[in-house]
Amino acid sequence: MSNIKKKSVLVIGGGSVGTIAALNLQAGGLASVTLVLRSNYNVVNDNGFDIESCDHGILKGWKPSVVRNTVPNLVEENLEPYDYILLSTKNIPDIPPTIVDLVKPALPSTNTHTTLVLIQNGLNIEKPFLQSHPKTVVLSGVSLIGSAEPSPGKIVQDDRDRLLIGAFANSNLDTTAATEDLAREFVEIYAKGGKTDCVFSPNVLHDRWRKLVYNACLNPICAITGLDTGRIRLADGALAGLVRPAMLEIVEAAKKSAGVQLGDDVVDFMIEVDELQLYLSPSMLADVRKGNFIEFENLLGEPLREGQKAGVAMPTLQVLYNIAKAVQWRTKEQRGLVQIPPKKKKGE
Ligand SMILES: NC(=O)C1=CN([C@@H]2O[C@H](COP(=O)(O)OP(=O)(O)OC[C@H]3O[C@@H](n4cnc5c(N)ncnc54)[C@H](OP(=O)(O)O)[C@@H]3O)[C@@H](O)[C@H]2O)C=CC1
Ligand SMILES: CC(C)(CO)C(=O)C(=O)O
Repeated sequence: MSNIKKKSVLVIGGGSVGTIAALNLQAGGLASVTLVLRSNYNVVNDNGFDIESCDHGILKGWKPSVVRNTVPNLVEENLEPYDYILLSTKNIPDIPPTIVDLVKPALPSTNTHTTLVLIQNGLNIEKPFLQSHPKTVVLSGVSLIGSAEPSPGKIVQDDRDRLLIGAFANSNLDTTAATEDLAREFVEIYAKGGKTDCVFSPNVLHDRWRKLVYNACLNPICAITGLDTGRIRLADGALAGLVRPAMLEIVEAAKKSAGVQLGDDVVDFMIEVDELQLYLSPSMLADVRKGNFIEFENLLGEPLREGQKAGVAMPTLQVLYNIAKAVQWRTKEQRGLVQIPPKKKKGE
């Protein structure tokens, strides 16, 4: 596959992860990247990104081939279909637009040409596309990067980009060999620049459940308590009372619902994966601090539902889920998405 020509790649979501993905794709010279931006569009269109990256160094004014502030409409703009569409927005099915609606103008439901790549956390994220785009190859991107956008257009990547790419199972497609070839081709394009550790991984379910040991537990626990991953390890009783029980529930849910054996050491590994004194904030904590909606349904709700369906007792995850749902409601109220009855004075 070394003779591949430049591929057209549409990246939707130019935030912490999507910008570094666009940078890797463009750096290898095998892709021409169009990056769809939203709140940072004006800043980036005028001045480019200001990037501080442990993989790429310091880049001022960086831009991919094209930046735009709308998802391209293939029909109205008379555009050729992209070879790849990479989705790196937050994935929040409870807040419109859903990612299926977001991508629709660039991906007709009958598509067979474009390969969709989801570099997003969580479980069952491919399921809506199996319904809406049955013949589209959907690839899984499990990212272990640590990246943030502290202000619009400024990207700080302080942990290496490690990316596992595989193909989601899709019984509507004839062979898994062909979808795996596309996954391997994407890895080649993404890794070509030599500044990332991007590899093909055949066991998507295993990769996703393993990452959930972190994301279903530390993300909501840190987001709810306001403590980063260093402080949560120091906080009185938080590891024994919250983090460990939650992680053990995910390990059991992975085994019972998906047959995924994660091994006994995964809990300690995930607790210690971030060096304590880096005081890293998981993306859900960063979102709460910014007043953004949180990805609690895919990171927490889906593994909880799968585990409970398989008969696993998940009391810690259930409480975390209910609190996360209330946090989401708080943001909905702040954004005017829910109306509440007016406050009364006592006796009125
Ligand atoms: N950050 C990290 O270190 C890691 C994140 N992940 C996962 O990667 C995925 C992306 O996360 P991350 O990069 O951190 O998220 P960010 O919030 O940093 O970036 C998401 C970007 O998508 C944009 N976006 C959202 N909705 C739309 C829309 N409708 N149209 C156009 N643009 C849109 C956002 O714009 P706007 O600013 O306007 O909201 C933002 O620029 C998530 O699933 C996350 O869980 C995985 C590993 C590590
Ligand atoms: C754990 C981390 C930082 C990626 O490695 C992540 O997935 C997140 O912050 O949501």
